[in-house]
Amino acid sequence: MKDKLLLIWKHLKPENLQKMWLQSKWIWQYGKRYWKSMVVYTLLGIAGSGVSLVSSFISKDLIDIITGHQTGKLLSTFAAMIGFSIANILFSQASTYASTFINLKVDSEIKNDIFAKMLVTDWESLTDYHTGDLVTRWSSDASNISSGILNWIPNLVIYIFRFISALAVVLYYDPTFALFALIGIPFSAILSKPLLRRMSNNNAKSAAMNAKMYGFNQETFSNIQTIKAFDLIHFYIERLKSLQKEYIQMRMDFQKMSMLTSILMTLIGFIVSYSCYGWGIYRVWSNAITYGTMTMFLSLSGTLTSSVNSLAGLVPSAVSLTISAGRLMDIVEMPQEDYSHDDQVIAFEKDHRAEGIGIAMQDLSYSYNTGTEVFRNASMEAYPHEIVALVGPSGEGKTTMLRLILSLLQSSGGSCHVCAGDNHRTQIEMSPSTRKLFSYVPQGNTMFSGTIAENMRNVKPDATDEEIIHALQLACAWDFVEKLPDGIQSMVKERGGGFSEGQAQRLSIARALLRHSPILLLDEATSALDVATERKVLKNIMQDTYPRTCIVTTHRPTVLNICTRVYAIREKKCEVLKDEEIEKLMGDF
Ligand SMILES: Nc1ncnc2c1ncn2[C@@H]1O[C@H](COP(=O)(O)OP(=O)(O)OP(=O)(O)O)[C@@H](O)[C@H]1O
Repeated sequence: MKDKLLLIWKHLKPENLQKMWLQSKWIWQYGKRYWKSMVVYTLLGIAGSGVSLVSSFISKDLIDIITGHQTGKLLSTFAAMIGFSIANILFSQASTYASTFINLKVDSEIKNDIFAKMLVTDWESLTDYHTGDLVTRWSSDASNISSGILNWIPNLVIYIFRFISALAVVLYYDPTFALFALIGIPFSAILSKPLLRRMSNNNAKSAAMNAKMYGFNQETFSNIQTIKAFDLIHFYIERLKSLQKEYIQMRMDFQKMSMLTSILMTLIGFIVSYSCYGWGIYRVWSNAITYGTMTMFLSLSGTLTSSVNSLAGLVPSAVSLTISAGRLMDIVEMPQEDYSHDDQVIAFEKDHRAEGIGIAMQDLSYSYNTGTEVFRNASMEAYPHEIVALVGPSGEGKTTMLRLILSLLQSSGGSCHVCAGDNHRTQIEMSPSTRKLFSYVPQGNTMFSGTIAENMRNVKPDATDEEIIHALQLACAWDFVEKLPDGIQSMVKERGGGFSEGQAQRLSIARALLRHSPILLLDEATSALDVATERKVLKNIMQDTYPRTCIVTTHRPTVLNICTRVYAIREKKCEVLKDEEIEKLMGDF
């Protein structure tokens, strides 16, 4: 006996149960907000079940009146039956309408909530996941949770109500009949166990597979140019085929199991209904019940069987829900960014905007989660009206420094501040809240689809056409925009399509300038420009009356002599380059 108990305990795996318990609690945190919707949904379902139960009674009376077993008014009973049948239809449609509305509303709310949580999740932790995986978790898993929250508990109540009410009526008229009607339960219970296990595996596999497919499609469509250039079309078509094959195999494996279960369930259903039918005929033949009662029994036996099957179906759906909850918890329970200093930063910007704001990084150290150490006791500073360059060989840490300045990454030692005032002594520690002081032009194309003006107004919705044109002029983009037939209303395709790399870079810089942030970060943002234009853009930026602090990372030393200070990243530190070193770099280029 002890061995058996141990075996069961091992099979249940306490850590799995504990995980499911935590996931259920997490779902409930969401679910309890929607208790009113759940009550409405439950009441509609119970009312529907009540109406169909009364319909069974009326139908019994009608048959008994026709067969002469009962006296009563045929027409009024017939009218009542029609009335209840119509009520049945109306209840079921009202319930479907209400549940569709509630479902859509709750689905949107939960998705909004999870979307917002994902966006404030620590950036480095989030980059461990493929974007395809993130989108699948956000769309499919969140939908699963929202429909589960709305349906699971109400359905549990509705099915139990349906089962108990039908059982009560059958027990009242004929307890033996109840025995026949419930004969299938133990068989269903035995069958549901392997199905449950399979279902749980299948859910996890299917979610992972969907994420893989989504990621593949997304990457393919956003890299069509590279695929064509490397003549990889055939290779990619084959890769899709192999993914689809894997997907079909997985679905068919599950389908086989479903088919087998469905055949067995149907056979059990046959046994139950024929047993009920036989017993009903026997009872009518022995004059124990009327034809009407027999018809009612048969209809109620269907209700009992379907309620039991539906109740059994709630178990796999609970498993699927907890799996989705687990996948979302992986994301939303990662460290979240702290925006608690927003008000302080807004006040700081208001006080110091006119004189300008700089940055001071002292003795900072940083290693990525992967263990790559990029900085050890590195220091750098940049102040208003300065243009500060960060140079260094590829992979030395220029972008990492900008990520640290933006608090996308947190340094493990040292201090990072934005500063203003006399001798830069008024300081605020850098945090996600200080990001609002920056405009960042990252590497690569960052334009969105839409008109040039729309792209510009993304960062400053109330910008006038004149302001947009001024920003374009500073970024040396007005020269080509002015020549376009539609000017600033010209369309930009996804990721800057329709413009050259250098033009798209200038549009991105113009957008950043339009925002009028105190600090501008340009990460190789002028790399596609010719040297003369690159110098002109940077000079324009600094000659602008706005007291901007500008930090640029660059591989090209051609602009270094217009920079206030040049830092070279060497041996995990930032070293200020002397004029001779800058001259030498420019000479060697
Ligand atoms: N998300 C990341 N996770 C782990 N390591 C990273 C990550 N991003 C960069 N690194 C590593 O950190 C180091 C610095 O990278 P970084 O991108 O800052 O260099 P960079 O100087 O900007 O290079 P480039 O000039 O080529 O843009 C490199 O060794 C790189 O492999």
